[in-house]
Amino acid sequence: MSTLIETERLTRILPETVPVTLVKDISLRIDENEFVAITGPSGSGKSSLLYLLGLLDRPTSGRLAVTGHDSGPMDEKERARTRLEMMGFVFQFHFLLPEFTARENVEIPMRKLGRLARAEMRKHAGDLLGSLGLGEYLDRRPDQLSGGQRQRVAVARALANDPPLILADEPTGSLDSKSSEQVFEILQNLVRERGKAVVAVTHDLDIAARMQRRIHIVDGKIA
Ligand SMILES: Nc1ncnc2c1ncn2[C@@H]1O[C@H](COP(=O)(O)OP(=O)(O)OP(=O)(O)O)[C@@H](O)[C@H]1O
Repeated sequence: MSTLIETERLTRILPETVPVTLVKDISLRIDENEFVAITGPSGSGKSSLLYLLGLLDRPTSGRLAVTGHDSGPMDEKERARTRLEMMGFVFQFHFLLPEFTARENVEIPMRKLGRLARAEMRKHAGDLLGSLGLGEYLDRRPDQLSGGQRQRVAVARALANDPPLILADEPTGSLDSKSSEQVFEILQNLVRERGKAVVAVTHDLDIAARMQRRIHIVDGKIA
């Protein structure tokens, strides 16, 4: 089992007049094909930790390596490239581009990576959406989809470049219970059937209990 992310005493402090510690001394490892919950009280630093793991924020101190490559010396371009190749993101709110169709939204990460020809991107986006039960909705814009459908488009977008790791911040947080269960099962299947690693922030302990491992954060630290 190879390691996707390893951190050593990861710390993030905001340089305010009174400094705010978001994350303190977090050492952890995320391996391939793991299904990990990040739990903890509101304001404990779960999202801040996820942003650090996803190279969306930089630590104040400590080390974070992605597949053995230290992220410390990476410039913005390398960080962006690593994100595109290694990670897919799903947030509580879908952040789909409103003027684009479902399929076009899923094509965006592929365009950024630039590995596929246009027709291939289009086909791959359609296939991914189809595999998530959205084959009939390829040409709908986000405002023509339900909340659960939009979140599934966001999952398809996260999978667009076939990254080994999906990072999700309260992915079911804004959904009704039926859509929430559907999205949870999709994430579970990514681990079981597609060999992905999924790390999801959740305040829902029932959901966390159904994942393989739980990282519990209190006051920015692993409890
Ligand atoms: N830019 C900022 N300036 C000041 N404080 C911040 C900033 N960003 C986050 N915080 C504070 O840092 C703490 C950690 O925030 P974070 O969003 O990581 O927590 P969380 O566990 O994800 O919370 P929730 O479950 O409520 O989403 C919180 O107390 C938050 O208010």
